[in-house]
Amino acid sequence: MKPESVKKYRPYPTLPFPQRTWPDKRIETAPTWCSVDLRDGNQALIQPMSLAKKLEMWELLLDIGFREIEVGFPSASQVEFEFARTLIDDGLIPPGTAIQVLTQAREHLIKRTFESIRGARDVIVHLYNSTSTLQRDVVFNMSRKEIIDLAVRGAELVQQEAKNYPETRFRYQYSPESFTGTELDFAVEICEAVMAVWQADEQNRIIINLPATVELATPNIFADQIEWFCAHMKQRDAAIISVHTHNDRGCAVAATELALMAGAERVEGTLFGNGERTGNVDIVTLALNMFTHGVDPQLDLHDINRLIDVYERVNRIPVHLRHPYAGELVYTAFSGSHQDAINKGMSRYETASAAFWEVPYLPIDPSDVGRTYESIIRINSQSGKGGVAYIMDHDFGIKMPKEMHPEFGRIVQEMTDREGRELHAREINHAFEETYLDLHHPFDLISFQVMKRHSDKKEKRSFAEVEATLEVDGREQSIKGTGNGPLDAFSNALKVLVTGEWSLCSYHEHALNTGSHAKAVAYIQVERSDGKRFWGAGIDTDIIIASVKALLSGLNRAANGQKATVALG
Ligand SMILES: CC(=O)SCCNC(=O)CCNC(=O)[C@H](O)C(C)(C)COP(=O)(O)OP(=O)(O)OC[C@H]1O[C@@H](n2cnc3c(N)ncnc32)[C@H](O)[C@@H]1OP(=O)(O)O
Ligand SMILES: CC(C)C(=O)C(=O)O
Repeated sequence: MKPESVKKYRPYPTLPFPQRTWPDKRIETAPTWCSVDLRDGNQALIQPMSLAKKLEMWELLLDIGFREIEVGFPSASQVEFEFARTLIDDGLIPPGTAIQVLTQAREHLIKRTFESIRGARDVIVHLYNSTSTLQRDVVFNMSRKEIIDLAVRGAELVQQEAKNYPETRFRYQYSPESFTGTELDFAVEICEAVMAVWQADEQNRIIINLPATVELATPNIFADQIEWFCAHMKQRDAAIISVHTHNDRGCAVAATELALMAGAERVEGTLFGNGERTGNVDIVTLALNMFTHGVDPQLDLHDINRLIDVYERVNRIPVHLRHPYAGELVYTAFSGSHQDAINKGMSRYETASAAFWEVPYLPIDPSDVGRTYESIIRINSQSGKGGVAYIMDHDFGIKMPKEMHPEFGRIVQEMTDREGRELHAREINHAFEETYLDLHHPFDLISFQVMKRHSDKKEKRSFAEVEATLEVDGREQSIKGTGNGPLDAFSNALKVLVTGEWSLCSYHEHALNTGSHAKAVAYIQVERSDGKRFWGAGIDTDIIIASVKALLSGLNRAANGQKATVALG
């Protein structure tokens, strides 16, 4: 911005209201939701929705569970009019769902609006006019009284028209548009005047929709305005207080949450916050914020990918990669310390059958919105061993022992540095196979057999004799050995072939339940005479052979592709 231009702006007035109670309140139940995707969302699109697109969005909104849906501004255009007619004529409005239609307080628009809804069961007629100080002056050039007269006249016309449609159950909604730029006492006065025309009472509650048409102040001020308004109305019980926030300062979700704490009972908004300028409040975020505090939002968002798909196609606007709960990257961690904590948190959550979701860096279980765990951890140069271990475990069932993580983590880190890009899970698995499983030099196992095996529990003794054929440095050789188990026997037999000193430091195994045949994986760490340690791994349907392969893998790595006698000696 131009620094000197700051003088063009002034602070938003504060609202002295020490009686406010909202800061101590919590959101404990879902509000009534009203989707305005088909109206406020649609009117802000570069290319407004066609009839077909409106119908696609309509179906999605119904599936999500909206029971109040603003279907458009039917007097504004032919598509808007036809859409309302199609919903009614084709019987597409399920019982229990109300369509809402928006109109200005102008006679011809009101009449046309009513024509659009003839035959509907349940309709909310939404009348608005701007009440802000600025628009009274600039747009209407009218006094407060004249603006009230305009609203009252509109309300009367709505009421008269409704009489011509006895088959319909009507509810009425009034919005003092640009409420956040309106003096509060005037907002109360004009809403009460409209409520009086519509004979509001506890049985006939009027929806008073207080819009932050433009978000002008911090969310606490909006909450104060809502509580002030509720406290100063004469007939609070005759109104349903609704809010309709926009996101000009980026705080629409916060403002709406505080407004709910301040007494609002109904929320108008859109999926992912489409709408005029910076958008309307994002209902998906609001609902999932509630959900992650244990409050049922009464909307079904279990398949967030479908929402994104329809939203992007119909609106031709992409959902941002970092959009709360929905963005492609929000269930993904690239950085090492985050991956490590997620990996540990997920393992704990899965094994401890915890009552509450608690995984570091993940405020929601991705599977609750239809996301899979696979994409949680992604690997680039910022990643660490924990993330690599997570991928190997969750994508391929390889649960490397913790002591093995640094070694394989370093191997992957070298790859990411070399490639300078994100690595796919399959590339990491390929690196694991190349590093540990596909090593055939200097030792390549041709056959292995356990000849004898005996164990005596009483004397706590066991014995095994094995025979194996290996290709060593290109030459086939047979070996025999004995030991206290098959692996020990094989390890002893191998000593004939390997002249250098080496020892076996660590052994782990587990079942590998991927693919159609159950397999086992074994991990073995060997130490060379110079003190260097190397992990090996082997996979086989037979756990003994898996361990034999793991030992050879470790020795092949220790030999570093050179002659066994040279490298290990
Ligand atoms: C905050 C919101 O999102 S409100 C919803 C806004 N949505 C839309 O505007 C989308 C649909 N709108 C349209 O298609 C058109 O604007 C229409 C059909 C509604 C009206 O079209 P037109 O009459 O041709 O033009 P336009 O909108 O410029 O009319 C402005 C006139 O309406 C008056 N007006 C504006 N809002 C209202 C209102 N709520 N009630 C009564 N009069 C109003 C203005 O003062 C102005 O009067 P003037 O001609 O005496 O100066
Ligand atoms: C019609 C009103 C509710 C509106 O869309 C707004 O103020 O943003």
